[in-house]
Amino acid sequence: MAKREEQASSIGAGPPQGSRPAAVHRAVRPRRNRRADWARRLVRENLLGVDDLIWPLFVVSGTGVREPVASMPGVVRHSVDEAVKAVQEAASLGIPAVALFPYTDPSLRDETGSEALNADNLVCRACRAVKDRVPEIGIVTDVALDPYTSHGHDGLMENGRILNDETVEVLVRQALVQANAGCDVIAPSDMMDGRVGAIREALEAEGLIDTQIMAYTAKYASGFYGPFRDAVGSSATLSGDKRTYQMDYGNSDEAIREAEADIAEGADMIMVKPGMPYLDILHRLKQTFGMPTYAYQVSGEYAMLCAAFERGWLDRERCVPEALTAFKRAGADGVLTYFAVEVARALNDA
Ligand SMILES: NCc1[nH]cc(CCC(=O)O)c1CC(=O)O
Ligand SMILES: [Mg+2]
Repeated sequence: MAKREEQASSIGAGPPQGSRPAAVHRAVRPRRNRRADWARRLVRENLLGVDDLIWPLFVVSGTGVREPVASMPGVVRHSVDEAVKAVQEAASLGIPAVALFPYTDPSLRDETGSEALNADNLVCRACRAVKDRVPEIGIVTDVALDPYTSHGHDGLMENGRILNDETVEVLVRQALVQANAGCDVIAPSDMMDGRVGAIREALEAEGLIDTQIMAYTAKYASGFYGPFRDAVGSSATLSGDKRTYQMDYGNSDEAIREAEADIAEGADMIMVKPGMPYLDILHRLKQTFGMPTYAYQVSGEYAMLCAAFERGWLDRERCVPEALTAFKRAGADGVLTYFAVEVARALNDA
């Protein structure tokens, strides 16, 4: 390039070309590929598609209920009948899967989260209804006790400690209850050690060999879950924080070790959560393991974007796809996002 410029300048004064500096010959002009829309499309490396979306959906008891979640504008808790309608729309837009989260009535919450094992609990009723009416869509359900415990923690508590192995036994039973209700993908979000292996073992023993496990592999103790805890009613109950089981946000190598364990224990897919503040973790896990890898753009990320949209500080149509494409670029095979339906509509219209 230096040589070319030298040559160019030795040519000397040519005919004047307007205000254009005449003698600059650049071999490398990255802007050539950005010049036109067709060219940008042709060289684009990562593309967000409807197939990348998993839609998290909140379920509540009753019928005909669509109850707004204050800290998540546009998100509602659906009664099972309304959830079925919403999932029908998601399926018609081409969204491959939904993740169902129950808001459990406070009267059903107890010290051990026993409602989690009720084969007729809200999330199981939702699974059966959705499977029955919208069989073509995949159903993901969370395995963890926090929607069911009076203390709001994901596991059994004794003297302020979250018990690991005792909790795993309960999670295994919870997973079987959900798989028998028609859930396709069990998603343990509890971060107990050894739960993926124990759940896999039990599924195999029960002949549920096709049930997939999407492990919340690198789930960080995060402030970004606040609005979700409002949505499922666990922020009112949660005592303390989850730092003795969810990961410390200063750590990255630890995510590799977590992923190694989950994959060895039988996870079919792994997940990083939250999303945008952890793109580096997502990238490392995808590069290292080459597993189907997902990002969860969590409630706090949704809330913060929506707050800026509401104030007119950010443009929704531009920022939502940009934020979601970042996950693809970092290596995600898909994203759990509360924006799934609006993005799918936009992608279908494009
Ligand atoms: N184990 C429960 C669970 N499953 C998914 C989320 C968060 C999702 C979100 O913030 O959107 C949480 C909250 C938590 O661990 O406290
Ligand atoms: Mg683990």
